[in-house]
Amino acid sequence: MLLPVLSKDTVRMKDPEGVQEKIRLMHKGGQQKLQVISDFDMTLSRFSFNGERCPTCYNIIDNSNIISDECRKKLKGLFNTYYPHEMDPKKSVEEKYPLMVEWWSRAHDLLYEQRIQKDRLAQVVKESNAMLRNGYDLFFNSLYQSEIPLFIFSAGIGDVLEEIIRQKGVFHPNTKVVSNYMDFDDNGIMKGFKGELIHTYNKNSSVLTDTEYFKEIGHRTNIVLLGDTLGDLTMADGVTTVENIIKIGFLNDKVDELTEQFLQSYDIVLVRDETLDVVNGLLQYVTAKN
Ligand SMILES: Nc1ccn([C@@H]2O[C@H](COP(=O)(O)O)[C@@H](O)[C@H]2O)c(=O)n1
Repeated sequence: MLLPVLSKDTVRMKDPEGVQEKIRLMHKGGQQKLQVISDFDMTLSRFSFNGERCPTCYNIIDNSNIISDECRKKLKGLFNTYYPHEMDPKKSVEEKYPLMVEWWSRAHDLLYEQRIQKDRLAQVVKESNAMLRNGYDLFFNSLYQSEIPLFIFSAGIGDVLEEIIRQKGVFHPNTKVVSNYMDFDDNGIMKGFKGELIHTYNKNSSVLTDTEYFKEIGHRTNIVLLGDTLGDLTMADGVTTVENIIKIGFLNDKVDELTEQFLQSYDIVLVRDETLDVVNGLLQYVTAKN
């Protein structure tokens, strides 16, 4: 085994030899050819801690005092209605897609009515239970030190996720985020969301407006992709040339029902693993000098 960390009991692979070969080729390419593309909620952030679910970017706002109790109740109602559809192993992406548009649009309309103040977001994040996966500091810091670009493609809220990463002291210049960003008026009051809505199942080139980014790093043809849903599998669509791609999927919820689909789609599946150990082990091996 090239990577001892792949023996961890949370690791599942459909084709371990194929994965070893991809790792070998990526190691050969080294850090110059590598880029990382990652989802945020429940991938870089934790799914649970001490048996309790950790919040998504949206939940951080839902749980905060910058929205009214009535709005909170409605947003939680939306979560309870639509999250089971998002994760439903029996529904196709085509069936889920319109439901996700409905969920995000209804949540955005509710948030818009709350006249959220930009300058209160930092405090909301500070008071939240947001947690990054164990090993996040090594992940962000070593990518930065090795000058490897990190592209975070999130259907969460960009302002919130940036604030989480910033407050942890690991938001470095090698990180580019594409997400739903709040739009504020001249008085710092939220007046909607910018650009095209990003939800779980349209994380592909259809919502990537800044195509320059992938052109500029076009020589980085080896990709490590990190996700937690089947919707995250298309996040590398914008990459011009792909030589090798290793897809790592965090399987947090509905483990029994989703294991087979995850194994068919992700090279490495991490079952209820709240750490970035495997990702860090892989990155360290790939970037180690030949
Ligand atoms: N109103 C909403 C809408 C979505 N969510 C969850 O946020 C996750 C955001 O997506 P990532 O791309 O960062 O994984 C998504 O999976 C939804 O479950 C929410 O909590 N509230």
